[in-house]
Amino acid sequence: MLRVGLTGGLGSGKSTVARIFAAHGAHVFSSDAMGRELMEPGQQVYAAIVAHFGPGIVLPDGHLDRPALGKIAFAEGRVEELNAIIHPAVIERQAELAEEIFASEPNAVVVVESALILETKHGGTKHGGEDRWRNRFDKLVLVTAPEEIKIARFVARSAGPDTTPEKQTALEDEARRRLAQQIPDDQKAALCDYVLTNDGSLQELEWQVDQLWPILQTLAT
Ligand SMILES: CC(C)(COP(=O)(O)OP(=O)(O)OC[C@H]1O[C@@H](n2cnc3c(N)ncnc32)[C@H](O)[C@@H]1O)[C@@H](O)C(=O)NCCC(=O)NCCS
Ligand SMILES: Nc1ncnc2c1ncn2[C@@H]1O[C@H](COP(=O)(O)OP(=O)(O)OP(=O)(O)O)[C@@H](O)[C@H]1O
Repeated sequence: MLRVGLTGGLGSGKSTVARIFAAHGAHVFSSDAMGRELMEPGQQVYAAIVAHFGPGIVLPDGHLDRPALGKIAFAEGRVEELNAIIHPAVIERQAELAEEIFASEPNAVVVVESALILETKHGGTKHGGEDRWRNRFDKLVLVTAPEEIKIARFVARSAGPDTTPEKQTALEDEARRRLAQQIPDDQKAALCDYVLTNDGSLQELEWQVDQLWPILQTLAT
């Protein structure tokens, strides 16, 4: 078995890498997707968020208003309050699912994709130091890209067809606020086992993942 943490800043391309690993046969968990599921009405995490931030962040249809929460988190400096509710639940769920997979498939490679593996103050409770991720992962893979490319990818992904220069600027500001909550790539690279550079074509990225996959498979056996 091998527990791989796949990390990288906003827009670095880690979801793209995760998809390539999945195509090779890895079991991949997206922390963003799990966070979203746990934030659905009826979930404990949903209830805790509404209790903490108030009914103003609930849409008329009962779902959480993600842009409003994003504003509270990143523009009003309350992201750690949100992290403290969501991260423990996501990490616990990932541990449960990984255990199930390893029980039936001892040589499995489980990849957990998250922008915040090195940043989170939650999970890995055996010893709560700065390197708490070591309790959760055998290897860490980092996807890097220059900051301006990350921002451009975030804007391109988030901007709708009716975008205006003002909306583009607002999205760039949003990307910068989120990146400010993330550890810079050079510091992350020093802590990770493998670094994939995603500043070129998708084919170049795919080639790097294809090289890494057999190494991870060998480590899993
Ligand atoms: C604030 C929220 C509602 C905004 O939702 P939105 O749909 O706009 O963004 P989404 O969740 O798709 O995240 C997009 C990217 O933003 C960045 N980002 C998200 N949360 C954080 C955070 N807490 N700190 C730093 N960057 C973050 C990541 O690069 C992430 O991949 C949402 O991001 C959230 O609940 N964040 C806090 C919990 C969290 O850490 N989630 C991610 C992993 S569980
Ligand atoms: N090498 C590349 N060339 C062109 N587009 C790319 C490349 N890598 C990623 N992208 C695109 O950039 C966007 C961001 O990539 P992706 O979703 O994989 O990043 P991420 O690190 O998961 O981002 P986030 O943390 O914001 O969720 C996507 O639309 C993706 O298709």
